[in-house]
Amino acid sequence: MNDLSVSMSTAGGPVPSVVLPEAPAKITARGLNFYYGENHALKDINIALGTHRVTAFIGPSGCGKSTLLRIFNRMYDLYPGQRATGQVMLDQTNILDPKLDLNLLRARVGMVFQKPTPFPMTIYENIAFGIRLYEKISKSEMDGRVEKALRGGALWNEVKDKLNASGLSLSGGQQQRLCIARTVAVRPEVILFDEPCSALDPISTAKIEELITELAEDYTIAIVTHNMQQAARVSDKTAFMYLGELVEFDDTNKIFTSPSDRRTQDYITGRFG
Ligand SMILES: Nc1ncnc2c1ncn2[C@@H]1O[C@H](COP(=O)(O)OP(=O)(O)OP(=O)(O)O)[C@@H](O)[C@H]1O
Repeated sequence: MNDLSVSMSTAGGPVPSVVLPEAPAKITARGLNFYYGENHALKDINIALGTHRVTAFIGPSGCGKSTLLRIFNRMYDLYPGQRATGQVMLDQTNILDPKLDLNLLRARVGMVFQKPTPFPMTIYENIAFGIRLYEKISKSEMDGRVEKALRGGALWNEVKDKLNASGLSLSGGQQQRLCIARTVAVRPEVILFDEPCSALDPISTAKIEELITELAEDYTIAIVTHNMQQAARVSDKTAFMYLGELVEFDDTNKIFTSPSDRRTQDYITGRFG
C-alpha cells in the first residue's frame, strides 16, 4: 500500500497496482450465519482477514457489512434476540465462544465508529481512561502512553498544548483521530472501522485514510465504507457483499479492475446501490 503506484479503476478512482503477498490470517470466519430475530442477515460467510492487511467491506445498504464487522468484536451481545452460528477465529480464540471474556476481546479488537464519539472529558483522560481499565501504571508512564497514542492517532502536534481541554472541543476530524488514538492506546491487534469518514470533510478524510495506511504496519484492519474510491485507496483486499452474502473477495486491484462476479461489476460501476 504505502509506496504502491496507482492505476485507474472502473469506478474512476485510483487502485493499488501491486498485489501484496498473502499474509497469515488474523481473523477467520467459517460458515458464519447471523440472525436478527427472524431476519437472516449473514449467510454462510467464509473469509480470512490477513495479518497487518487492510480489508475493505463494500456493498449496497443493508447487505450486512456492519453486522459482519460488529461480530468481530461481539458487539451484538449488547442486544437481545441476535445470534450467530458457525465459527469466527481470532488467531486461536473462538470469538463466538459464549464464555469468552468480552472485555479482553474488545481490548484485542478495537472499533472506530461512523460518528466520532469522544468521552465528555479532557483529551488526556479520553486516552488514559481506557488504559486504566486494563493496566495500573504510574503518572509518568501514563503521560508517555497518552503521548504515544496521540501520536499514533496523528493528533499529538495539534493537541500537545491543550491536553486538559475537553475532547468535545475538537473539530469533527480531530475528534475522530482522538477516537483512533483512544483505540490504539490499549494496544489492540485488530482495528475495525465502520464508515469512519462519512461524517468528515475531504481534508479530514484524507488524514484518516493516510492514518489507516500507517496503522496497517502495526495492526490488522477491517473497514466498512460506502466510498469505493476510499476502499480502493486504503485496502489490500476487498469483500463485496450483497443481500447478506459474501459475493466476491479478492485483491482490491482485481475487484476494481476485473471482478469475477457480474453483481460486483454492476456495483462498482454504479449500476445499483
Ligand atoms: N439492530 C437490528 N435489528 C434488526 N435488524 C437489523 C439490525 N441492524 C441491522 N439489521 C438488518 O440487517 C441487515 C444488514 O444490516 P447492516 O447494517 O449490517 O447492513 P450494512 O450493509 O452495514 O448497511 P448500511 O450500509 O446501510 O450501513 C439489514 O436487513 C438490516 O435491516
